Amino acid sequence: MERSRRLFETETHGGRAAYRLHAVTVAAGILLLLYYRATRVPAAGEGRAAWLGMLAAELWYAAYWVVTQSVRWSPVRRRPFIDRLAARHGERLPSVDIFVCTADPYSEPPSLVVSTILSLMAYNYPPEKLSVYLSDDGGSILTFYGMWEASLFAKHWLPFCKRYNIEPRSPAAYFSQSDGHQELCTPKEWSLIKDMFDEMTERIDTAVMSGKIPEEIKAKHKGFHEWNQEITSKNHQPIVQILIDGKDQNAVDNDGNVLPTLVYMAREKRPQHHHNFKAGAMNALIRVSSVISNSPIIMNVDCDMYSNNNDAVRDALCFFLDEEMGHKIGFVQYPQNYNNLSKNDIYGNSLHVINEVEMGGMDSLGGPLYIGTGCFHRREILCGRKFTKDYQEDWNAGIKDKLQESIDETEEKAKSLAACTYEHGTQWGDEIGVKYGCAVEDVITGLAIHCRGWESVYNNPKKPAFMGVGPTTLAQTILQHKRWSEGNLSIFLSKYNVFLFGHGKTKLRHQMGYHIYGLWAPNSLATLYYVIIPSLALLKGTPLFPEV
Ligand SMILES: O=c1ccn([C@@H]2O[C@H](COP(=O)(O)OP(=O)(O)O[C@H]3O[C@H](CO)[C@@H](O)[C@H](O)[C@H]3O)[C@@H](O)[C@H]2O)c(=O)[nH]1
Ligand SMILES: [Mn+2]
Repeated sequence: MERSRRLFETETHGGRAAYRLHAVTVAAGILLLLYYRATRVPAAGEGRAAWLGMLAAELWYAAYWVVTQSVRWSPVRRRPFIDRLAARHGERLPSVDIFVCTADPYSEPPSLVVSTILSLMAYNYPPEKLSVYLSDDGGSILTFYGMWEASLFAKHWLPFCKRYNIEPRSPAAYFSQSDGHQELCTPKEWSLIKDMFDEMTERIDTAVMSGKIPEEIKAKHKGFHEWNQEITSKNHQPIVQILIDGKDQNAVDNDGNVLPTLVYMAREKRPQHHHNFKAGAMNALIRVSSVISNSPIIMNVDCDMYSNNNDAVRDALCFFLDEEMGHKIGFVQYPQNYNNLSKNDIYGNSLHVINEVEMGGMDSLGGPLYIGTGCFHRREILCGRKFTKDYQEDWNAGIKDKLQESIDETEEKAKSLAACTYEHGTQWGDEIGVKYGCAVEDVITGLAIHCRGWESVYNNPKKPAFMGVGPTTLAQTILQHKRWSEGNLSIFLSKYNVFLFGHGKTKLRHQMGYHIYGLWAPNSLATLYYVIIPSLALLKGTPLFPEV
């Protein structure tokens, strides 16, 4: 009985019939409009060019509308059951590597990164099976300092989180939400930990402001010696520092519990070598982690996205470990939620349509896109494995026992994997790992995974699993949308155009779903035409719409 119960459930959205009826009426409206446009073309000299332009814009809209219907026709919602996971697997769960990317200590302050890191270390998951890696593309001693502080504060923070089962486990988010309430612990304990956190944040912020780390602190960890006067963010040797070695018996928190592994990495940067931005960082992390923990599951988040739900790892595993479907699932994607949106969200940054409708729609067709953050991958699949029916993942994979080699030896090995030249003449960035050469490297990587035969799953729980920092001003919004729409358009125009690249490998409707984003940018041309030309025609007295 217990066996037959799935680890997750797939629900259809309510109101499907009503939506379809609505879509049919819209389709009828569109056809009537096109009919009107096509049969009443004015004579030359009476606004014919403008009229034909309107026809072209409306044809474009009609086609784009059809494309969007692919995902709107049958969206689904998934619901994982962690109680069933617990009943079936107990704590015999796979190990998980968590990758966090940061790029600049000034636009992404180390104190923000530290809170994200702490929230991830505090997952409700066996700590000996959890390893958190930070990639610092800024190659900054200030970020390293923040990580070192985090490794010390974790000894207080993790027991506190677990003892009182608090949420969210990002200390910054937690203390900003709970204003001194203490139903759980004594006010004294609460203030103690809050003061400790505030003092740490202040030390980190002061260091960032002055740009210097006090000498007495530098003496406390060998890692600080990696930096000298010559090092810049664009020119430095590879740096890998294992701040907490989870396999070390002495790496315990204040309650004596094992701590998760914590690693800082700044891959080598040289001016003459292209670094491929975040994709390059992700690939370096895949290699570096392979000699430290080598977990079969890899999760990745941006450094501004803290964990808001300490069961998110277990939720994701419900999909991978499901007996019926798990072996087909390449990755599990969570939505991108922001915690800093203004009240009325005037620039639409809540991504409501994408998060609530389109991703669930893609899920019913073969899987959501990989959007670069809040995503769980299987290491082997991210590294290029093709789907085969008999594929059995070894969930016990990973480096469990303390290796014979010392921490220094492991670090040296890891550094060689983070060198600039390591990828030369290899398939990294192409067939292996995250793909290079695209502004939305994640989308193209996810597409390649789908085309290798894997599905993906979208998990959008009521309580968001991750919270990030979204754009709040018009300028930031435009910048982000430009990056996304340009990136997706470049996929459309490249050999990765989903209709060509995905032909015969994914469903036609799934391909159409990808094109919603691929055609996002050119949509603006029809819109521009539609807002400018009718107004000009009105001034000139040329009718473009029926008289009422
Ligand atoms: O050279 C770089 C540049 C960026 N990053 C990191 O990449 C992440 C995303 O960069 P950001 O500038 O914040 O871009 P966003 O537009 O906010 O990113 C969204 O869009 C990207 C492209 O689709 C995805 O990769 C991201 O996960 C998604 O959050 C951040 O953590 C950065 O620190 C690096 O590690 N190295
Ligand atoms: Mn961002």
